[in-house]
Amino acid sequence: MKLALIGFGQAGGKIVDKFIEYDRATESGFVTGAIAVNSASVDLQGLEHVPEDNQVLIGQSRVKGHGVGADNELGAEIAEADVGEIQSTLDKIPVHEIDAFLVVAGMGGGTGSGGAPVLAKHLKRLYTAPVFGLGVLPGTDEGGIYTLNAARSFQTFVREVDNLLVFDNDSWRQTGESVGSGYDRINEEIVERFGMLFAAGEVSAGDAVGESVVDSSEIINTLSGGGVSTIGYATESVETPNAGLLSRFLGGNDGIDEMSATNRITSLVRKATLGRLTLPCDVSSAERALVVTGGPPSHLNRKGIERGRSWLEEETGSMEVRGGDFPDPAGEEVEATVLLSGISEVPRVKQLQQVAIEAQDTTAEIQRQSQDDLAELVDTGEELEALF
Ligand SMILES: Nc1nc2c(ncn2[C@@H]2O[C@H](COP(=O)(O)OP(=O)(O)OP(=O)(O)O)[C@@H](O)[C@H]2O)c(=O)[nH]1
Repeated sequence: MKLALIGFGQAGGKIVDKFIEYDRATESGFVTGAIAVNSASVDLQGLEHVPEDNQVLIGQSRVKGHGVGADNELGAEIAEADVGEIQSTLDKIPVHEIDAFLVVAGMGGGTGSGGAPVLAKHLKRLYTAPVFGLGVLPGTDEGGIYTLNAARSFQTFVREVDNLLVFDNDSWRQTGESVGSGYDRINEEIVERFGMLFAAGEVSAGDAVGESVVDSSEIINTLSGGGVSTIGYATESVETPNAGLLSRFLGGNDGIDEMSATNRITSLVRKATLGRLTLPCDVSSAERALVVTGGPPSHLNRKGIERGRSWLEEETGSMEVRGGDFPDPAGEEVEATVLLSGISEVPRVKQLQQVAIEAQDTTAEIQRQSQDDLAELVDTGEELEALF
């Protein structure tokens, strides 16, 4: 699936940087072009793979390259004001070749959470290609302002994109990890999951097992229809026997037992679905799904994908479950990625919204209280009136 990636804010930029690295290392070719947008110049300087020419510093007249300090409204305003500048940078990448846009942002800060929905709206007005979002939810320990921003951004981002893929930092943090190394590890997890999905859409039909090739239209069809998506992933190392020699002795599929390959795929699909999702949810609330199995061709088979697919049909109660393979002749693992789209039972989002509603009530109460306190502070019972 050919993508134009746009990283908005610090988290967005870093994740896009990692996608480029992954795309090159795996020779997948799903990154057709990438840009990074930020209001803080120091964040752009930290990027290693997004070319300098493709980096846009917005809001210079208002924040002078220092960032918006988690002010989500200011983030949206400067994105609105400088959308022309972002567009000029986008014009440098061949957008006519892409299957979709992917706008990536952390939803707890100001620049990405405010700006990403503004840009998504602009792209949808201008282009016919679908516009997808990849939104990262903050950890619950990051504090009220981050939760409030994420609750706001979630509402607008999901409305402006054709589908919002979500990753929840809170479900993925580990105790005792520093913030920096924690994000590095989390970003690897993000890129591994979403990268495999996007890369799968780039395999040519000739490389697929049977007719079960995944192409970009299947990914797009699973995502289109709107709403929110989550991804599950599971992997298992396998031995790749010397194909020529062993197959002559054992006959057939490089000597790999068909039945155990089928069983492995089926259980990997279950593990991916029932294990840790990028955004935990009730699987039965998904409207559509896609199963992709990857690995050495000798370890993939049609029957395994079919079994995994029909199991997922039962789990989700959906008739719209697609499946396909992603052969990797040099691979040493069999992988399963499950995309659940149009999910509605998501406890974390409910919790986020609840906290935001309570925070709004508390903020209003605090504002009332501090106005009263200030009035009391300056009220001297007319004793100082004579001085003025
Ligand atoms: N997964 C992941 N999340 C990150 C990373 N950096 C920040 N975050 C998350 O993203 C949220 C937003 O942070 P930033 O991306 O730094 O914010 P910003 O969009 O640049 O906005 P401002 O800093 O307020 O101008 C944070 O609350 C974190 O939850 C990262 O490298 N990886």
